[in-house]
Amino acid sequence: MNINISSEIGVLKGVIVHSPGREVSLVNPNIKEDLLFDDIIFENDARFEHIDMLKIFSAAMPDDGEIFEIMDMAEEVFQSEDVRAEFIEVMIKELPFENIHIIEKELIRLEPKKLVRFVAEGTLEDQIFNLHPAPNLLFTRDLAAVAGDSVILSRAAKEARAREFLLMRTIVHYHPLFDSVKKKAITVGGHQTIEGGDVLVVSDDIVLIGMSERTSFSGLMGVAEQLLNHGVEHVVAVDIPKQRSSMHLDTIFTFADENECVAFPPSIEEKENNVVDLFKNGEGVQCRQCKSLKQTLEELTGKEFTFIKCGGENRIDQFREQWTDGANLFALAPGVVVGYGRNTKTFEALVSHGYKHMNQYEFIEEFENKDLDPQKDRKIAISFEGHELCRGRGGARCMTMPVSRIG
Ligand SMILES: NC(=O)NCCC[C@H](N)C(=O)O
Repeated sequence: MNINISSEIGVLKGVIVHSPGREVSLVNPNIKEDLLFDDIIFENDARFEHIDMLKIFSAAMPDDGEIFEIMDMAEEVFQSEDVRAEFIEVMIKELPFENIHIIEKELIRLEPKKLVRFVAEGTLEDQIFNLHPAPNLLFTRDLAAVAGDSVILSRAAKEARAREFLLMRTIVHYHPLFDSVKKKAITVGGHQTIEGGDVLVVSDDIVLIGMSERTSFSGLMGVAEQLLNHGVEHVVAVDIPKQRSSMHLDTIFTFADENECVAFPPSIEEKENNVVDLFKNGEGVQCRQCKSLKQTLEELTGKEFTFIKCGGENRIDQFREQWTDGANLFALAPGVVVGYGRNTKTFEALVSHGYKHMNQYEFIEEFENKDLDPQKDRKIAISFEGHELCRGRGGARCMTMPVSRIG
């Protein structure tokens, strides 16, 4: 598969996901906040909801499209004893507060599948030694981001997610899927952080990066410089509130079509001077202060943009639906988006902008045995049920890490 993402909305061809497993059942209510969950979630229903979401993807994706499960990819790379040993060494070194060295010998002896389960669940059979589970593995989006034919390796801002990020790093380094891009992977170091939910690819030339609770200023600048050296012309830095409810740019802003986005008004349209355009000037990087995200996108692309309101016109609905990931839509093709059905006002807003609302069953029935035609089948907003998933504080975009899109 050709690793390439040239837009947020091109026809989806390859995507990495993780259907929630036992790790979510290991979240103890006393530490749920530390694990970045707002509630405990019921594993069985969460898994069914996730699998239902994947059925929508399969119906929409071309015949040669592929959905990759991150646990399977990890198991594949862990077939190599050297890779397993390196991963264990990296965990010990990079997560000193976890004291993993105590069980180094046991970890080395684990077969690949069990090592993957250790990463997700944090426990070893017959051992008292316990790490916290990694329930956020579900949100594969944040672990890395493909922009053009570059892959950005995230660096977690929160300890609770550090193990997942190391797993993705190993997958990118050793899984054949990433063979063409691994050598020029973009990384950050030291105390810099960047998470994939803050990276939105507008085109081959333009990438948006949120400066958020999770992506630091220096992480953003470090990645921007490398992207600009890899052929991107503009990195647009978007300063967003540093808070739990909108921890990444994609919790308040996503693309539905080439020039149509869903935005949470209080943090996007109603903000001014929160955007900086970064571009190359000779060997250095120059920056230009911009008035708003809409104006910047219009200037850089030469197209007019429509921002559809997450939650519609009513203030309370805007806040409620942003909290339940109304703005976190995931595009399967230009103008074909998927999101949680509970965000009814956001779906109404999409309908008022010409989208046809289909629920998951209607969409699957129509497209299961028929190819989605990106020229004809446009402006479809698909809803699915995600009442359990939503408690993890992420939506459809957060649960997907696309690696290949057509266009
Ligand atoms: N891109 C995203 O916004 N991802 C959602 C991450 C939710 C997860 N519970 C976290 O706080 O990291």
